[in-house]
Amino acid sequence: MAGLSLDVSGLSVTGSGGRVLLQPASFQVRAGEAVGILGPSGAGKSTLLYALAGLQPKVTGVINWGGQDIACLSDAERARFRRNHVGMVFQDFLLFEELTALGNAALTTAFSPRKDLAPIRSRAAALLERLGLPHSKRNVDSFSGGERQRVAIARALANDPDIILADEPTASLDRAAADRLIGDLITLARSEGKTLIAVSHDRHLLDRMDRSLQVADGQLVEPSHA
Ligand SMILES: Nc1ncnc2c1ncn2[C@@H]1O[C@H](COP(=O)(O)OP(=O)(O)OP(=O)(O)O)[C@@H](O)[C@H]1O
Repeated sequence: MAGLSLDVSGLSVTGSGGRVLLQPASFQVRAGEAVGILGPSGAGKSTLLYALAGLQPKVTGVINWGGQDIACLSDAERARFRRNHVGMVFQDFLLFEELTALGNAALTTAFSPRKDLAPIRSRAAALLERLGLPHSKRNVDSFSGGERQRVAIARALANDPDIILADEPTASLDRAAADRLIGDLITLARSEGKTLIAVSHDRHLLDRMDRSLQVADGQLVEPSHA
């Protein structure tokens, strides 16, 4: 699947106790564009990313992905949207330790209502191979940080999503592993025309994106062009 465009208008997010986590923000992302989100710690970057995934409970405004405003969907409809269109790469991987790389990368098959799950499994296996992870019966609990992160990327892409949302994908990696990961992620996203939005502090990653959005103190500030 190719990427989806994004049109965000007046998006704000409230947290527990009514605290405003994100002031009304408006911006657009073209289908297939690679956009970074940067800003100081605690600024609201992950809050924004999770809102774009439909994972923030208290949002107002419009989050229009390819013509569909997910902010006004029910929880079940949003979950279906995510299943069909979004691949998430979480900061702390969220892998299942007792599963192999393939078990994790093809995890979506465990939740998919689709009857024909073989294509997802074979795409997951092909992605792992492309990402240089040897076919292994080892569980991921013995994998290095870089290997775990590559499994997380294969999992995010296994269902052939239109959109990849990544939260600090290089945070726990050393420079060499981070650079390899950045290359893998961006090459995969670009070669398949997917829309990629990644929160990061990593200048090397942000420099490879088409442009970046900056968040400061719960506000989207003037976008900076990379
Ligand atoms: N549900 C919530 N209720 C109240 N406050 C929250 C909630 N979720 C996050 N916060 C607070 O909102 C602020 C922004 O959090 P967020 O995780 O978006 O920051 P960030 O820019 O991604 O930071 P970092 O770079 O450190 O990961 C933080 O002060 C955080 O503690």
